[in-house]
Amino acid sequence: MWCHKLLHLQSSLQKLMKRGYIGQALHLSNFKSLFSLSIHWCHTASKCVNCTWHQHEDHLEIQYASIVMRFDYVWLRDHCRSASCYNSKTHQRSLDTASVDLCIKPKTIRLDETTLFFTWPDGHVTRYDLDWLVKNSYEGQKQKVIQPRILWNAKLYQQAQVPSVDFQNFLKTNDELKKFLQNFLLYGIAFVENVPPTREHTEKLAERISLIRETIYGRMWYFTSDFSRGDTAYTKLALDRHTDTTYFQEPCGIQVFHCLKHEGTGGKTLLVDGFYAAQQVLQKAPEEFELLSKVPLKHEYIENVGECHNHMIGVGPVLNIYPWNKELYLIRYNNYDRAVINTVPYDVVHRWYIAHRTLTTELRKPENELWVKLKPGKVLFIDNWRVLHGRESFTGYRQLCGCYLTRDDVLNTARLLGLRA
Ligand SMILES: C[N+](C)(C)CCCC[C@H](N)C(=O)O
Ligand SMILES: O=C(O)CCC(=O)C(=O)O
Ligand SMILES: [Fe+2]
Repeated sequence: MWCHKLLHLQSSLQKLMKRGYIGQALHLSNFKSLFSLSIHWCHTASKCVNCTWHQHEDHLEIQYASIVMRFDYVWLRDHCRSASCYNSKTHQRSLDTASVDLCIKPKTIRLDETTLFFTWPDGHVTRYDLDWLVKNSYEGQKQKVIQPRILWNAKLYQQAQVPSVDFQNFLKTNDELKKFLQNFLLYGIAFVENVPPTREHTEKLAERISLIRETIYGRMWYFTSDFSRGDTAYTKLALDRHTDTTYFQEPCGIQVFHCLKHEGTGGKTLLVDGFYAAQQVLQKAPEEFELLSKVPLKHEYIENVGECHNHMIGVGPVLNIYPWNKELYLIRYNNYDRAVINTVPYDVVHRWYIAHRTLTTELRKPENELWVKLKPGKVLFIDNWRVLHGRESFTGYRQLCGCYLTRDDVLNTARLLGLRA
């Protein structure tokens, strides 16, 4: 029994040393105190109706309801919600984290109903409600998605019969704005109808949701096939599916399109749910999904036309996922603007091309393509972090206006309306 404990203690110490928590010069006296504490802790386990905890050398293990959570001791001290450590009005930390001993451990732990009380060596008391811990633990977060979504192909989207919202209602009522944002968050696209076909009304509409993100293309842009800028968008050519501004370190979050005029043929808009396609890749070839989420790529925009001189570079993988729950949050896909690949060796490059081909095959499946003809009055919002857009070639005079929105501010509006975002 003792022998077993000692071995356990030794390996824990080694772990701590490896992680740099214990300095190289570990004096015998320190060792002794750590030794005695650890032995004591291994025997400390308290029980209540449905909560058990166990003090390990380097973390606290709590079992509550059906979840096992592990907390670092510094974390437990750092997140103290007491009045001297945390301002509950501003939700800001007052505690100076750097003043916390990295080897800190609670002197005592006590449970009262559903509140855990920690007394620290200096006498300070921290209390946590068990449900707060569940909600805020890594183990709790790992099982949750940040953004619930409905992934779609053309048929699924059409069957969902997502209603468009009306411009006047949208401006007047928060309910309508909320309905719009809910659909936008779920599907990554949304339409507003009966918008007067002017740049001013489009701007007003955009400002109801968010701050407009000004870029090298201006605040509100207004474009025809006049070659005024050094990009194929300003031609009559077809454009394959892509996301915009992949060459920004943070690609624009939302794109707004309003076709103000089109006298001619063609010019339909193509929409493809990039997350649906990525999901297919994950199911069919998980290692390819992983590669697409790991290999960093550069995208670049070089422009020297008239007065416009720009050179933009953005770096990031095609698929961006949250590491703790593997949730996809951003797809960066633009074969036109992808720059030279020089961030990985040749063998990885080849595997990347295979993975890129698998994704492209999914993105190009006709059943995944949603085609819409934009008409004056009908404004389209696209989640540029999720849904790819493209267009058919066209003839005649076609005038499009629109803007980009700041993603943070769209999500801000959504959260203020009570939506999960
Ligand atoms: C929308 N607007 C016409 C302003 C810009 C077009 C940018 C096109 C660029 N190739 C990209 O994908 O980022
Ligand atoms: O002309 C269109 O419909 C869209 C062109 C495009 O991809 C863009 O402006 O980002
Ligand atoms: Fe585009």
